[in-house]
Amino acid sequence: MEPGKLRSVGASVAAVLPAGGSGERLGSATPKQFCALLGRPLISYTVRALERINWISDIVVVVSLENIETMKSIIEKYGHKRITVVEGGMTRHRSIFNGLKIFPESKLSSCPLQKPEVVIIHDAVRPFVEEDILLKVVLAAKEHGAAGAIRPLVSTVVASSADGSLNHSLERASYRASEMPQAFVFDIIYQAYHQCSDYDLDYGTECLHLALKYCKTNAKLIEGSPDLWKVTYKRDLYAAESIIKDNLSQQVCVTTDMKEDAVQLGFLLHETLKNEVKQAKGKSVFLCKNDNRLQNIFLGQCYNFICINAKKSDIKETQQLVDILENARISVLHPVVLISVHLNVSENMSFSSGMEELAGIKEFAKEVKKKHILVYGLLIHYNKDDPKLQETINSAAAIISALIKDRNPELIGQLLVA
Ligand SMILES: Nc1ccn([C@@H]2O[C@H](COP(=O)(O)OP(=O)(O)OP(=O)(O)O)[C@@H](O)[C@H]2O)c(=O)n1
Ligand SMILES: O=P(O)(O)OC[C@@H](O)[C@@H](O)[C@@H](O)CO
Repeated sequence: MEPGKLRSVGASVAAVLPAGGSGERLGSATPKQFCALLGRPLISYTVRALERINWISDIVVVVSLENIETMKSIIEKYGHKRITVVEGGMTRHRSIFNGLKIFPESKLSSCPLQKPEVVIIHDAVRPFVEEDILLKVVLAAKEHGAAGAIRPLVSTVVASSADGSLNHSLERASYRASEMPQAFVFDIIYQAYHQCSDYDLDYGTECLHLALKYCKTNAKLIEGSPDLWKVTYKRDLYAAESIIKDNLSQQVCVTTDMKEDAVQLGFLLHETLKNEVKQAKGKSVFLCKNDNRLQNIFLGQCYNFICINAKKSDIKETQQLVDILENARISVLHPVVLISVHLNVSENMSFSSGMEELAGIKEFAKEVKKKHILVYGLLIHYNKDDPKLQETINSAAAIISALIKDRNPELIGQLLVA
């Protein structure tokens, strides 16, 4: 948090996340906000996106009565903070109104929540929301009374006649899609909902419209990023999971003990992976010794570790790294990929020798998966004088990149060979 940002908001801010829908268009028995992405409910990603912003004082999640306990267990399991759960209504507007009602009108109320000056309203099924757009809509709402994110239309809007034929089409460039987040001076949106007709409560889809219709407030429209889209159909879940996997694969840490072969291989892998990730913007690769200093160097951002074990049949280094990762608790929110690299350094050592110990990686991986750490094995024939060594390193880097990108729990404990 840049020091100036907290001051620059200059108002108390809370958020209401409508999450009381049934997700009919997605076609799943589970409401889409509770569908899992990499094993974690979609709504947890959205809550996390807001709770990590420290100038948002309270987050009200509005869910249907039958999902209140589910929501409370998600809050507990993922350690979400500053969350209040409220029962939703039959429509999105009714759910949002219920969320706003939890804030007391009087400062003297015994309710632990304080009425905010500005309230953010953000669909719980829009997980990719960044601090900059939230700050923009909040500051704009402070100035104009209301503000909302918009995006260019992808398709042209047309109106049909009663017989289903085209009546007219709109000039696409003159219109925008209304997205989320939106923000309002609390009293404006609260009054709008109080004055709202039942028809608007039951059939309306636009909060900005309520502020205009009932409080004569013209919301400021703020261009948002492409990632603000709402998960509506099944394809949106696949897209969301793919974006999360891509975000998680941005940093890679190569760890090694200080034995010569391991250090040499670690360096070659590090250089090759760095070259490979140059095409994928923003990725970075680190090389470091596998020890307790790791906790301070990388954890909290890095979810991919390559642990080089100097001995072919020894997973001691990998076990030490698992302990470090477990103590740092970084796999609570996202699965961590840990690739246990083993060197087959001597040509005269038969391939099978030491394999029985390596077979233990399967059981080890099964145990460690319970801690949300996905362990894969990679055997590398390593001879520093081999003229084809770089080819082997390239093959190893390609396998590593594929494992990191896919994060497939079905492949844990498998031993791949570069
Ligand atoms: N009675 C409702 C209906 C919707 N929502 C929430 O409003 C957001 C956006 O609505 P939408 O995408 O329409 O969700 P659903 O109504 O669940 O989807 P569908 O229309 O496909 O059933 C979602 O987070 C949804 O959970 C809500 O809080 N209360
Ligand atoms: O209409 P739905 O319930 O699918 O989703 C609500 C959306 O309309 C809404 O989030 C944006 O258009 C901004 O108001």
